[in-house]
Amino acid sequence: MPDPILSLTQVNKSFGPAHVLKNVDFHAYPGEVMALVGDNGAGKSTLTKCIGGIHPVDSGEFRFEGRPVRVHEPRDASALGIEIVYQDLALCDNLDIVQNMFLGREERSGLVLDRAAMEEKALQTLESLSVRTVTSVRQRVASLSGGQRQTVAIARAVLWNSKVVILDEPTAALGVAQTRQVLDLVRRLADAGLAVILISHNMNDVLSVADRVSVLYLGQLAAEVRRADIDHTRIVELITAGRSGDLGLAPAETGESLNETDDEVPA
Ligand SMILES: Nc1ncnc2c1ncn2[C@@H]1O[C@H](COP(=O)(O)OP(=O)(O)OP(=O)(O)O)[C@@H](O)[C@H]1O
Repeated sequence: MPDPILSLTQVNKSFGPAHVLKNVDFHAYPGEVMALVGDNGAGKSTLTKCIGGIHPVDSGEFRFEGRPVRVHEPRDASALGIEIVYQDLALCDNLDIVQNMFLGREERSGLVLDRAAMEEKALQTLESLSVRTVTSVRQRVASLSGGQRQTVAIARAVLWNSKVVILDEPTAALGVAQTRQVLDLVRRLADAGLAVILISHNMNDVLSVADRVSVLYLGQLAAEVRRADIDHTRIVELITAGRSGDLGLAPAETGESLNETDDEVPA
């Protein structure tokens, strides 16, 4: 089993009085897809924003490639090779694929933009990911399908020698065929050695592409398990109840009564 490239231990994060992440442990492994699942409000976005430096954690340890690191702002995360692809993709419709992939990090030759070098790198990146769905990198993003847009956003994230890529619901707006293409791309990212963190509410996606699954329940880690050791029913139980058989939180942590017959016991 590989060592985790990213390792968060006993992480806490509050917003005012709301204790959103409670002693969460989280890992991501090179060459693997870690699915991060949980019900609405479980804390998935907050956790990934902590990893991406958007929300500094209140307490807990953050290790990268085995070393303790401080990630207090997005550029700390970028410097480590952590990239996040948000659901809205943050693409500019009026620009073409190359311009979008290099937006804010353009290559220059002297004072002039080096369009040829950027185009070459964009093509190489798409080729390295075996992307066949994008025919020309000069195409405007406005003319791309949902799957192609997702592909461009993912390619932009891996262009910068990334080591960890976080994908927030990459198939949420896609049909069946485009979902398959994006999941195949997710698999290829991991096969290329990246650690991929996939946030998803779609259990079919999770089961088809993840190597491990991490389940958050009300801001706590309910389970981190290998895909081979879990099935659809158990993931859903962990998401909805925080427990499934021998997996998950203790009854007291899920808020359940330890003795459901308490009320019936005479004083
Ligand atoms: N900036 C913030 N200020 C206050 N509360 C916040 C903030 N961000 C998130 N929260 C709260 O933290 C909790 C977890 O939210 P988060 O968005 O991380 O959940 P999630 O698992 O990503 O949910 P979803 O699947 O709906 O996106 C929610 O109760 C949310 O209201």
